[in-house]
Amino acid sequence: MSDQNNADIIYTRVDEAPELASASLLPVIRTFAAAAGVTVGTRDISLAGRIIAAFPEGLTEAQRQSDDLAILGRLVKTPDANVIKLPNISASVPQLTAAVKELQSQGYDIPDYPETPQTDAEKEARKRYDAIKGSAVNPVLREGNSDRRAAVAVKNYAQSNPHSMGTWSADSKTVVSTMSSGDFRSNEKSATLTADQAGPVRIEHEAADGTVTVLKDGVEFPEGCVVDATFMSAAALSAFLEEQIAETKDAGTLFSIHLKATMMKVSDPIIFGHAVKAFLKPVFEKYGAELEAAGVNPNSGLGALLDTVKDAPKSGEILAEIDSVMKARPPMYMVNSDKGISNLHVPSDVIIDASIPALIRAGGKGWGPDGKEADANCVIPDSSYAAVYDETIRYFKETGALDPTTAGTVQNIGLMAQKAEEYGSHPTTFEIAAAGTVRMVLANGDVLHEHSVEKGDIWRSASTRKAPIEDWVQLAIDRQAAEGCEAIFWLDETRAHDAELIRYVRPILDAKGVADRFQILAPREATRATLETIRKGDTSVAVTGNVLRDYLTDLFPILELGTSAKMLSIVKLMNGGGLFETGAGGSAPKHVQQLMEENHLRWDSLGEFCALGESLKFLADVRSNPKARVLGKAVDVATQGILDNNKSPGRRVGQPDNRDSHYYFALYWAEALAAQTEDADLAAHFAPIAKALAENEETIVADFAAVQGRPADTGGYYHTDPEKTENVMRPSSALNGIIG
Ligand SMILES: NC(=O)C1=CN([C@@H]2O[C@H](COP(=O)(O)OP(=O)(O)OC[C@H]3O[C@@H](n4cnc5c(N)ncnc54)[C@H](OP(=O)(O)O)[C@@H]3O)[C@@H](O)[C@H]2O)C=CC1
Ligand SMILES: O=C(O)CCC(=O)C(=O)O
Ligand SMILES: [Mg+2]
Repeated sequence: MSDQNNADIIYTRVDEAPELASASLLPVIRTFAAAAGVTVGTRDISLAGRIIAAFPEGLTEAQRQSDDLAILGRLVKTPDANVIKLPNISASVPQLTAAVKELQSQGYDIPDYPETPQTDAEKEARKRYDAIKGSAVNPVLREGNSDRRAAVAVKNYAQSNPHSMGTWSADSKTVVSTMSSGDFRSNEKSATLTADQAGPVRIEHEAADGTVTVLKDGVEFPEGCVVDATFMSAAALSAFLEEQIAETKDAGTLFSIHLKATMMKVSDPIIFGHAVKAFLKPVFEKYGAELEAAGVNPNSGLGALLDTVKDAPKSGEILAEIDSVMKARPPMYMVNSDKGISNLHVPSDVIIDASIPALIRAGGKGWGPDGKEADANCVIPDSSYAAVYDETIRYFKETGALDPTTAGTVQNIGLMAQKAEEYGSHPTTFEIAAAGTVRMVLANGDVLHEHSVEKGDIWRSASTRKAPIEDWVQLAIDRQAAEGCEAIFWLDETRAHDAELIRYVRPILDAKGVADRFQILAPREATRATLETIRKGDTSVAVTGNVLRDYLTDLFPILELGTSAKMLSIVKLMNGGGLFETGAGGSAPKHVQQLMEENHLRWDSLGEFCALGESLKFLADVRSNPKARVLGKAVDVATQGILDNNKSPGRRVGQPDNRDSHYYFALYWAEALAAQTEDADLAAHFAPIAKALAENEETIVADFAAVQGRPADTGGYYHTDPEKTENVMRPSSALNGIIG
C-alpha cells in the first residue's frame, strides 16, 4: 500500500531482492530523514502491485491498490519529482502467470492470463496484462536521459579490492554469432521528419491480394523526430538459427542465445520462440499439430512447453522424442544445471545486458548441462549491437582479461528519454500475418518507409524525439567537460538510424565549439578504442543510444567492479525533476532463492546508498533545504565507510549479509551526522543515536548471525507478506529499538 503520497522523496516498492532489502533499509532512511523534516513516501511498482491495480473489479476494498505507476508517470513530468527507483521485474509470460497464480492463491480474485483470448472479457484481461508485461515501468518513469558511472570512491575501492576474474586464453572457442542479412540492422530505414511531415502516421499492411489492414493509426510524430522502420526476416532467422545449432555442435561448445525479451517485449519473445522451434525442429515437424492442440506457445520457452506437454495426449511419445532430439543437439548453456534449467527454458532468464558480461568476466565460460564450465557460442541474432560483444571477446583473446586493479572506467551518457529508440518500439512492432508490404503513411499521404515482408516477419518502427536528442548531446558535452577525458559517440554512419543522429550531433558539437573533444565511432571501433583506453587506466565517456546504454552499463561495470549494482545511475528528468536509479542491474532472483533456503541475503545496497545521497543533495538544491544537504553529504561519508571497512554483504551463508551492511550504513551515517559542524541541531540529534548504534554492535551482529542457516518465510515470492518480511529482514530487536 502507498503512504505519504506528498512526500519529499518517493522510494519505489519493487520485487525480489531489492524489495527484501528495502524492508530493512527503508526504516533507517525514514528515521534519519525525519530528523531533517524530509519525508520519504513509497509507491508500489512491483509486478504484483501493478497486477492488483489493474484488476480492481473482483477485489475487496482492502485488497485494492491505486495505480501507482500512473501516478509516478505523472510525477516524473513535473519539476517536483524526486524518485529513488529500485530495479523491478520486467515480466516475461512465465513470470506474469506465476505472479497471477500466487495472488489467486492468496485470495485475490483476478483473471488468469489468457494465452489465446476468445471472449470479450478475456480480450480485455489480455489487454491489461499486455500493459503489465515486459519492461512496463522504466519507459514510463524515464522522462530523461541517463547518466551512469561509478562514483570515484566505488571505483577506487574496486581497484584496491579487485573481484575475481576468469582468465582469457587465445585458444578460447567462445564466439559471438550474428546474422549478416535479413535482420533488423540490415533492413533498417530511417528519416528525420520535416515540419510538413510531422503529425499522425498510419502503419498499414497490404497483402499480396491487395487487402489493406491498418496495423496502427494515429501515431504522433513531431517535427524533428527520427523515425525508423525495419524488420527481421523469419526465414532468414530460422535458417541462421539452424546453422548456428549445427555449428555449435561441430565446434563442441555450448549453444546459447542472448536476447532482451523483457524490454523488447514483442519482438524478442518471438525470436526466442524461433530458437525453441529450431532447437526442437524434429519434434515440431513430427508433433506440430499435437503441440498446437495442447496450447504450446514456444515463445514462453521450453519450461512451459514441457509443462504443457506433460498433460497432453501422446505425452509419453512426445517427451521421448524431445529427449532424443536434445541428445543429438549441442549441449546448452544452462541457467541452473542442478535443476536442469536451460537457456531456452524461460525467455527472461538469460537477458543479454547481464548474461554476456557475466560470461566475459568468467573468461568466456558458461555452465553446461553437466555442471561444468565450457566455451560457448553466444548467438545474438540481430547484428545491430553484436559487434560490441564480439570485439570485446576478440580483444580479450588477444590481450588477456582486464585487470580490475589498474583498469580505468567507462561512464555512459545514454539517449533514453521519452521512449527513445528500439526500447520504445513495442507498440509499433508486429508479427506479420501474410506476405505483402508494410508502409508508414504520413498525414499528407506520402509514404515514409516501405518494406516487402513475408508471413512471420517481425516488423517494427522505433522513434526518437528531437528534444531528448538535443538534451543528450548537451549532457555529453557537460560530462566530457567535467571529466576532461576521451568521449565517444558510439554511432555508425553506415547504419540508417545512426546516420540521422549524426546529423543532429555534428552541428551541435560545432556550434558549441567542442567538436575536437569528441570522436564518432561505430560500435566495433568504439569498443576497441574504449577497451584500450581503460586498459591504460584512463576514463572514457561512452555517449550512446538506448540499447547500448543498457548493454554498456552492465558490461563495463561488471568487468571493472564485478557488478553493475554499485553504479551511480542518475536520470535528469527533462522537466527538471530527478530520478535516481539504484545501480544498473536487476532484481536478482537468485538472491531471493538463497534467502528462502538459508536466510542469507547477498544483495548489495551500494546502489541504493549512492542514489540516496544524490536524491538528498538534489532535494537540498531544489527545495533550498540545507539540512537535506547535510544528510546527503553524510550519506556519502557512510557509503565510503562501508567500502573502507569492507562491510558489504558476503556471498555465502554465515557471512555478514545485506542486513549487517544496513546496520553499518546506519552507524556510519549517524556518526557522520554527529561529527559534522554545519548543523548543530542535527549533530546533537544524532550523537546519542550514533553512540547507541556503536555500543550495540556486538548484540546486533549476533542477532543477525543467529537467524542464518535456516529457511526464511516471507509469505510469498511476488507478493510477500509485509509482517513476515519485516520479521525476516529486521531480526535484531536491539537495532529496531534504536531505529524505531
Ligand atoms: N532497472 C530495472 O528495473 C531492471 C530490472 N531487471 C529485471 O531484473 C530481473 C533479473 O534480471 P537479470 O538479468 O537476472 O539481472 P540481475 O542484475 O538481477 O542479476 C544478475 C546478477 O547480478 C548480480 N547482482 C545484481 N544486482 C546485485 C546487487 N545489488 N548486489 C549483488 N549482486 C547483484 C547477481 O549476481 P550473483 O547471483 O552472482 O550474486 C545477480 O544474479 C528481471 O526480471 C529483469 O527484468 C533487470 C535489469 C534492470
Ligand atoms: O526495464 C528493463 O526491463 C531493464 C532495464 C535495464 O536493464 C537497464 O536499464 O539497464
Ligand atoms: Mg540493463
